Amino acid sequence: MNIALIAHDRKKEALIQFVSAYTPIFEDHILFATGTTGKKIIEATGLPVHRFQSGPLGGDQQIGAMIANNEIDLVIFFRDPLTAQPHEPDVSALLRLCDVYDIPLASNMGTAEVLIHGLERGDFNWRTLDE
Ligand SMILES: O=C(CO)COP(=O)(O)O
Repeated sequence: MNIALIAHDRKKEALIQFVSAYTPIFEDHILFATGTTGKKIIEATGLPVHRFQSGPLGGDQQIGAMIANNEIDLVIFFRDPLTAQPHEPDVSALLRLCDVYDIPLASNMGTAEVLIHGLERGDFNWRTLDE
């Protein structure tokens, strides 16, 4: 599966802890991330991560384009609901595309826990059915 990992600044530590805790699961998949999130995940876990631009510089849109091209199977995006983002339209567009294409999306740790166990169990294998 192709997995997108994104976190706003005040959520990055939580995402790093999450990815570190589930490294044995994530290492069986192909990881993509916005710029700074990806850099921090690589530093903390050593996992290979394809990095895009930083979010405010277009990274959310690049991941959105992958979703539109059916190239992302799962999105884990720890958003900061308490801080205004200069690129809020890009954030909304990315979330919208997840809904347009029925891509599983976790926007917080609680949902991410459910999704990661579902991923491990094969719950998302339907994503590969028409390949
Ligand atoms: O802003 C982001 C998502 O909207 C994340 O971008 P960075 O990973 O570059 O901090």
